[in-house]
Amino acid sequence: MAAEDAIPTIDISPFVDGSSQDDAHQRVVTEIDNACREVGFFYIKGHGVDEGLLEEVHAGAKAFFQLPLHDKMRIEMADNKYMGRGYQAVGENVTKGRRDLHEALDVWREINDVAALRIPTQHLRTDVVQKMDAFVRGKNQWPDASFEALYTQYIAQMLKLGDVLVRIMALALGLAEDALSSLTDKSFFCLRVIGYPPPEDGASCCVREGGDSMQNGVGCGEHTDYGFVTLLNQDDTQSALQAQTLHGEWVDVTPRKGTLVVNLGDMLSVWTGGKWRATPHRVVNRGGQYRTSVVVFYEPNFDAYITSADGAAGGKSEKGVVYGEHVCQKIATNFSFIS
Ligand SMILES: O=C(O)CCC(=O)C(=O)O
Ligand SMILES: [Fe+2]
Repeated sequence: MAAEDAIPTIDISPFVDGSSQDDAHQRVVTEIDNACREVGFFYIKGHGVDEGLLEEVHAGAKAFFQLPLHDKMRIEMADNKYMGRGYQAVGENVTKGRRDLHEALDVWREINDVAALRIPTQHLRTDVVQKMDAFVRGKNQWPDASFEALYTQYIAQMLKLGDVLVRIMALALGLAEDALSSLTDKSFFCLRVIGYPPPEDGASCCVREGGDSMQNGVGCGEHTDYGFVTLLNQDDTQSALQAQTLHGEWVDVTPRKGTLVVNLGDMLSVWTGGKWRATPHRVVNRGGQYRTSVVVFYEPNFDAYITSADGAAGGKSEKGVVYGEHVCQKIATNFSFIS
């Protein structure tokens, strides 16, 4: 099925320019509710982010990934002090035990006062947060000051947009507009700048059963995202990102110029009692060119306890989870250098 049929494009400008009428707001709320229920993926336009900035971050990504490996390794994350933050070489990211054919630069919110976190320890199931202490306390590693300035500006725009989206989502669930705000006001966001080399056998690559993902040309294995809302800015490479529909079909999430792709993570599924989908997706770069994507994950606060919100739960109720624990558990399985 073509993406045009499966994945809607939603114009959210009534919530961005603040000048529109109630019926325009209601249209957006209804469209978001349908998309979150049915596919868990949608494109947004009218988001207010400058198209030049959307392109500039790709230029910055391509320039960084083109550097010699030893330059990129100066900020490698496989250094315990920088656990989870910095540069990760091709094959170091692992999804479900398989190495992915991508390289990345990861930046997370820096928690300057770890002691001030109010982790609801009565809800912790493991001691994984303690094990990931270096990650929680970590500082980011940037290639240089101009890169940091550009992406810091980009993150600020994405956090604003994330806040707009969770407001629309709260309304879509029949709750007060700010129902999610206390869970996201210190969002433990992550910026992932990702580079996908084309697989060596180019267009003929496919997802095969068994074997190693790198040989199979899988840029990023099937997974769901961890948090609330993923804001994904793709370059123009065709045929790469794929999402799984409710019926189990894989559909291409074809790049649409000027739009951002939005998909939902595990925590929104928990928060809505499973009513909304954290949609499985994967990347198989069949575009024949080096692909970049720039992703900002708009996540709950590190110490947020996520459980089905009153009035939001529709389907089965799921157990609550402390977001920091969930993300630490996931991170611990994603990196080949964390044992
Ligand atoms: O690069 C993409 O299009 C998707 C990346 C992704 O799914 C992720 O980083 O979680
Ligand atoms: Fe993802």
